[in-house]
Amino acid sequence: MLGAPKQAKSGASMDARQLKVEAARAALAHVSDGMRLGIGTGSTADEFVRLLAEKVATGLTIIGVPTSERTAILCGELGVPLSTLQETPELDLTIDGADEIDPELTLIKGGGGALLREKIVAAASARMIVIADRSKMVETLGRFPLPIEVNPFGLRATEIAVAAAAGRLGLSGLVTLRMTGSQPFVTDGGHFILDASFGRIPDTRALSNALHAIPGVVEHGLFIGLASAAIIAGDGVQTVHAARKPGSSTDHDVA
Ligand SMILES: O=C(CO)[C@H](O)[C@H](O)COP(=O)(O)O
Repeated sequence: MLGAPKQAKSGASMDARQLKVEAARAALAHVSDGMRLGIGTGSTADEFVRLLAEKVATGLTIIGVPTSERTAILCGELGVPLSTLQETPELDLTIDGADEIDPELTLIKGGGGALLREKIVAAASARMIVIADRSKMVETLGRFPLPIEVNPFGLRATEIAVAAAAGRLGLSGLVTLRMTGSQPFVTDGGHFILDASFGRIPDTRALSNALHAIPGVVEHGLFIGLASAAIIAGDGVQTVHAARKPGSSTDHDVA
């Protein structure tokens, strides 16, 4: 169940980048002095970093933990103070983008290839706020191919196991190795990514559990039970809250 969306601003049509900026700006209102902040990856998260840097320059004191090398570089360039998750293992809030968001705030992430660190950082945070433009909202996840981070060792065996696990759940579709030019894309953790075009995923938890059971799968891009709110920019900015019972499980729990 969802909390009632709040209409915070009536909107004229804004271009795609402007929508990302609007969502990022609204998220900044949740950041306060002294916070330990997880900082996401992607073009929407980049807009958040730019706005955050302006606040830092005028006196906001936060410490950020970046979810990727890319985000760490941008933060470094703009003067956002950083720590590591090793030094700062408990975070107050993570702000990150997403590729898809369903009404329960289950997400597909990993379009930018940072899903493993993004999930580790989100799981270490008391709250996660997702920022996105309205094109990311879907009734059922799966229009966007699901990124699955895998160990390069035994890649073909893992691809076969992923397809078989999906098939047992009635899912099928192309599973392709993400490439950068002629070479496999390599994540910050030194892994590869499979993009799985399964289409509509009616039972995200079942798929999550099935993928976690495959030894070559390092992590997948389904974020279940991690986002506490989504700030969605479209015709205005809406905040959607996840109504979740305390202690309810995330995708790291076994069903
Ligand atoms: O999960 C991600 C990176 O791994 C991004 O948050 C996701 O791909 C959305 O990116 P963008 O804001 O550029 O649309």
